[in-house]
Amino acid sequence: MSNITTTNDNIEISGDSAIEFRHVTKEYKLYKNDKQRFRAIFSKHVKCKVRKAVNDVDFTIRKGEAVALFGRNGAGKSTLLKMITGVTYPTKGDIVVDGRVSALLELTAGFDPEFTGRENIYFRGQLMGMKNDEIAKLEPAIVDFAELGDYMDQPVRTYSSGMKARLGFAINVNIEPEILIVDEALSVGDVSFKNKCTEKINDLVNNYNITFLFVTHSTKVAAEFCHRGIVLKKGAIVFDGTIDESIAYYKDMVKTEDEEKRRKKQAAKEVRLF
Ligand SMILES: Nc1ncnc2c1ncn2[C@@H]1O[C@H](COP(=O)(O)OP(=O)(O)OP(=O)(O)O)[C@@H](O)[C@H]1O
Repeated sequence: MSNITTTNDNIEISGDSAIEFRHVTKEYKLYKNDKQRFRAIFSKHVKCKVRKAVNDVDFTIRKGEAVALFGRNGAGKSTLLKMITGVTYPTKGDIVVDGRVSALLELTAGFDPEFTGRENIYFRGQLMGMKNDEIAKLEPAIVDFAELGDYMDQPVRTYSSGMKARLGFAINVNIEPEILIVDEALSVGDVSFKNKCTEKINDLVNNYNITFLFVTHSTKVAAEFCHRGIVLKKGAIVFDGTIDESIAYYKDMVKTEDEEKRRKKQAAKEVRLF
């Protein structure tokens, strides 16, 4: 078990769980300026606003589940994923992760722009704790999947965003992950590459029992991979159920919020007129 992000080292994870969140809260401090931020390093008494990006979130994802995270901009989806991968830490609560995590959070994350695509395969693999001979065994499959041709031996800084997505995807899906985390990256790339990624992820989920966690604004894409959906609103879970139920809930939530916003705008306009 890899206890990636937890504020309590004694916490236990049940055998069939891949990810457990127990009352997890993540707060960000918003300072007025850099001077205030700097002073806060030395003093606890510097006042600032606090934003709860994730608020008392509690859930379990079992091994082999494919789960979509829905929520509007700023709902806390990326923060939640970053805590699973250990990029950021919870302010309160516990997170336990059991399995090798492969995460595609930002297209450029984990690449050195000066290294070639091939060198970056090794760079990423090493960052994930793999040995060079292990990476060498996977290299042909990664190169084949990425379909970058001669660009595989060119520096990544010369890649388009779609090419970076291909390389990132090729690495992440071919390094035999136990938990695969993808944040929106599927929205980049052409249709045939997207189809290839869809097939590969479905293969990993259906035949290799990996756990898949997916963040997207596209309910259609989510429905292609996931059987469960969790809806976040202002950092809190407001719905957790089957993919169809969660999509219906999310769409309804968005519609209601948009109508409310329109109504308020209209009311403000009318007040100004009279
Ligand atoms: N490093 C940070 N410092 C301060 N606030 C942050 C930081 N990172 C995120 N936030 C805030 O936390 C909240 C949640 O952000 P997050 O990026 O997790 O949302 P999201 O659901 O992934 O949004 P999107 O769909 O736009 O990517 C937002 O209000 C955001 O402004």
